[in-house]
Amino acid sequence: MGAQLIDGKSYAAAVRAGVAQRSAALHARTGLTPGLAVVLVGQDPASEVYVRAKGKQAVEAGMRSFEHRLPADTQADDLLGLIHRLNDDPQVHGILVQLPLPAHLDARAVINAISPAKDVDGFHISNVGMVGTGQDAIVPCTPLGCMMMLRHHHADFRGLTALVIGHSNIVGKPMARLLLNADCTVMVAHKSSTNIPELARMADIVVVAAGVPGLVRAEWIKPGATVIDVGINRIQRDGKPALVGDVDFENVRHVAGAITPVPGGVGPMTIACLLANTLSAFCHQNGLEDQPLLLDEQDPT
Ligand SMILES: Nc1nc2c(c(=O)[nH]1)N[C@@H](CN(C=O)c1ccc(C(=O)N[C@@H](CCC(=O)O)C(=O)O)cc1)CN2
Ligand SMILES: [Mg+2]
Repeated sequence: MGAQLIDGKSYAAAVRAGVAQRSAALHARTGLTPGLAVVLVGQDPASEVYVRAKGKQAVEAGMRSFEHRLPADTQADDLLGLIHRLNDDPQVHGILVQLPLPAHLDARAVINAISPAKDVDGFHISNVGMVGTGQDAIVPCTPLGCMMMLRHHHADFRGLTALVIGHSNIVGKPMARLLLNADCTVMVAHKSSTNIPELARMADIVVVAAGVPGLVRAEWIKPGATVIDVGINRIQRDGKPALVGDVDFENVRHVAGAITPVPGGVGPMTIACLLANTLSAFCHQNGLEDQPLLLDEQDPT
């Protein structure tokens, strides 16, 4: 029996439709419009695609989109100056700086210059700390999307064991914290771990964000486990460019209970959750009630 395919594309469409509907209803009631500012430094081709998609999807969801494209040699003071102006701009409710930044810029300093209330990526140290201590805060978009999809398959995480492979600040660490906040038993492995197959065999849930094509193999997977593939790797296959994840999808799908494809799994949820975070930030900044969309990440502990 094959695994159930977790269709992130249609899930993301449902999240976007919910955001658009609430955004329109709030606009009708208050006359206010949520605004998202996206800052891109340099011309990384993948970042160009993501930034364009963020602007387009924000407008489709009834938001204002402010795109700021800066040259690759932008100096820190100029970038920080822009962020301070966006922090002070009442039309802007969400701010993000597309990553990666050129090497001469200190990404931590840049992210921490964003007002925590407008940090719709959830990367600011204040939001990270709040999520880490189980407080309601802005949650990073990719792990939030993963949690939304996981909740569809697991109503209750108590008694389940998860393995998160990868410990980046964008995905692995927040993912592990969200699962832990939901009382899941969580293991985190990374490039220095020597026993990943053994850990994976114990896991009811495997989330992988390692950037290694086909890393997770069928023999590692507990039959029936849920496998979430965050990897986006551009490779050459049979002489043609292909986009693949960190999971050996064709083999793992015969063992897993549910699995996300690449493309069309986690990726589309990232931007959908960005829109949800922007709407949420807009509500908080205007004293409007913020209803959970499909997932309430609040944790009472
Ligand atoms: N400031 C941020 N920078 C980056 C983030 C982020 O959340 N905030 N995440 C990634 C890039 N990213 C959004 O920014 C992103 C990645 C992938 C997708 C996506 O839809 N992927 C598709 C495939 C698209 C393709 O062909 O490349 C899929 O998986 O189906 C959306 C957004 C790093 N930087
Ligand atoms: Mg909440």
